[in-house]
Amino acid sequence: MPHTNNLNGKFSRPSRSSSPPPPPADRKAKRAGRKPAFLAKKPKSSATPSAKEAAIGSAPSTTAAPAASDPAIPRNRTKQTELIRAFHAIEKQLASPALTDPDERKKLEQERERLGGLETYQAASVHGGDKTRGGESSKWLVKQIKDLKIGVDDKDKLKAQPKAEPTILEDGTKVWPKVERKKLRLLDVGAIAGTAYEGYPWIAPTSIDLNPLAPHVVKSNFFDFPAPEKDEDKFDVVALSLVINFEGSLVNRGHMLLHAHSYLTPRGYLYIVLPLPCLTNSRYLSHDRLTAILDSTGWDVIRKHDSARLTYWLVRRSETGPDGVEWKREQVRTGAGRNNFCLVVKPGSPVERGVPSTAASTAKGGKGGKAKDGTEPEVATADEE
Ligand SMILES: C[S@@+](CC[C@H](N)C(=O)[O-])C[C@H]1O[C@@H](n2cnc3c(N)ncnc32)[C@H](O)[C@@H]1O
Repeated sequence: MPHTNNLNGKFSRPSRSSSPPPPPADRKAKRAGRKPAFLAKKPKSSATPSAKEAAIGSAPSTTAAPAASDPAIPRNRTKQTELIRAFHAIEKQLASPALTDPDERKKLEQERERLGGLETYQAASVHGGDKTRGGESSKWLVKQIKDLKIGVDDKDKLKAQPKAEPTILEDGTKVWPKVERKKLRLLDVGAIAGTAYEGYPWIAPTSIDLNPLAPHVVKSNFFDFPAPEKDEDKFDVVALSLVINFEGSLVNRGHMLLHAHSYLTPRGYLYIVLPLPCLTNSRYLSHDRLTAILDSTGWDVIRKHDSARLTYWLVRRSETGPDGVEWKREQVRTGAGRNNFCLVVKPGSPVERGVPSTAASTAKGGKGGKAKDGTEPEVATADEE
């Protein structure tokens, strides 16, 4: 039976492959507050691959996408945001069921290529999240992991570890064996260039993306990435940072919440980041409704935080698990200037294939008004942190 909610904001429940550690040079650069190598300015030369070449593999595989030096990406912050919005506008129109004219579709695809293609969009997003600007959403997660001691004081893991015994030398000196501390295993979905967790040697990230911009990021759709079979290979954390809003299918957005369970340890964590207006200004989603959907899909909310532009959620697998309830698109807010961001949950339905991504809309609901095509934005811009 589908869930019914009211408009007061309260909801009741109705029915491996580990990536290698980052190169030492990049770690040093991070400590020194410099840009990671893939963002460093490179001299213009015909030998320098474009972001697109690097992404499709025609560029030398040792070099990641030179986002900051890609001539398609403006250096000016406002212009970068404009570029990202232009991509969003195109993606939204491509995703619209109203687009039936093949010529119109072709024109939009050509326009997207003219702007540099999806890879340029990603590179612009990465550049916007450049650590030197303090923009990467991994920071908040790392703070929570440290605070909650996720992965390090896991009682089951400690129990499973053999007790360390010292070797006693002839002179009576005790020599303790070096105990290898198990690294926190994190699956970073939508990792783009796989740099988000590179400064943390105690985290072993596995990075995947539909369009990776670095050789160590596995090219894979989350829905097709094999789940670990052995318990010891399961992840402590799955990160879906600015990925759910990138997914064009509303059903797949819900599936992402259900699908994440299969990668995690029994009480593993899911990290979700969304543009804040997805919850604060959407007709169909709010903090309370997302909390209820998470509860229904098997997650306990452990921590959440709103910044000026993003909303961060750290949730943990609940003891009860998903309840199999369907969540349809239902209005939670009225009024003009809202965006239409939404996610629906349809347990048991197949993953929808071939739905174009829609990273976000063209304008901020409530502020930017309507998109050029006259429609209201689906979701606020994601890449302005
Ligand atoms: C806006 S970027 C987010 C980048 C980064 N996680 C961050 O927080 O800044 C979204 C990325 O998610 C990737 N993505 C979207 N859906 C995906 C899926 N089903 N499987 C793997 N990657 C996906 C896209 O290719 C894109 O690179």
